[in-house]
Amino acid sequence: MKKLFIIGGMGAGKSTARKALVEQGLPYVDLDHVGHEVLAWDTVKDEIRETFGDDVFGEDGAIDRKKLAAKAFASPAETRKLNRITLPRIEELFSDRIDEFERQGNKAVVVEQSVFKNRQGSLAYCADVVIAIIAPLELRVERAVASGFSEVDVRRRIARQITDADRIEAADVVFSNDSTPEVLRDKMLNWWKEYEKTI
Ligand SMILES: CC(C)(COP(=O)(O)OP(=O)(O)OC[C@H]1O[C@@H](n2cnc3c(N)ncnc32)[C@H](O)[C@@H]1O)[C@@H](O)C(=O)NCCC(=O)NCCS
Ligand SMILES: Nc1ncnc2c1ncn2[C@@H]1O[C@H](COP(=O)(O)OP(=O)(O)OP(=O)(O)O)[C@@H](O)[C@H]1O
Repeated sequence: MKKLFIIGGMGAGKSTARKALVEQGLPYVDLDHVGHEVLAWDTVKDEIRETFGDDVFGEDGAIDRKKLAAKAFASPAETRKLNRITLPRIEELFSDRIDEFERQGNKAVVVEQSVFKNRQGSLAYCADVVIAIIAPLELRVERAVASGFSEVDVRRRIARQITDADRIEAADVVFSNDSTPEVLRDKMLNWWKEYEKTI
């Protein structure tokens, strides 16, 4: 089963690109969503409480993601603390999801990874194809703000991520999302039409 990773900075258009392939019948894993799932694990909640305090929890006892983001993206050191807690668990759940898709006999799966560091990293080592979605920084900030994040929060998160130059270096395929979502969709579909013939 081919693992097609879609990487890109915040607001670049990864989800938009992923949807084009999912429309073609491919299953997918969004690692941001997997990250949300592990935040409900008791072990993760305990470590988050120890590291970031009681005030990142809501009245219902669940982690308040907005409050956690305000603390965890305040400095690179704080982000590293968050990643140390979440990434090993994300990897575990990701591995289970991939095994399940493989058992079902899928020929390919799409993996949307926002926090991509390099291809040797624990999550992306198994990628058959890495597709980078790139877009100018200000456009990305504008889109992420329009989708509901504050500008300060978006700029902090982007500052904790690798650059588009790094993504281009790591990727097999690069698509620029500086036009409309429909243009990006067409680029993805044209690529898939050709790639599908090879698998
Ligand atoms: C801090 C949390 C609670 C904020 O939740 P929230 O709902 O506000 O954001 P969401 O998870 O939807 O992420 C939105 C975007 O933020 C950026 N982002 C998220 N986590 C990180 C991180 N650790 N480093 C840099 N950018 C990040 C990405 O661009 C992502 O697409 C959450 O992002 C989290 O637990 N992050 C750590 C787990 C992780 O690394 N997830 C990504 C796996 S690839
Ligand atoms: N070409 C485009 N023109 C205008 N808006 C766009 C374009 N591409 C994506 N968007 C919008 O910008 C926002 C971010 O796009 P998308 O969710 O696909 O990016 P992402 O890389 O998955 O972001 P995140 O890192 O926040 O998960 C969405 O609201 C989306 O509808």
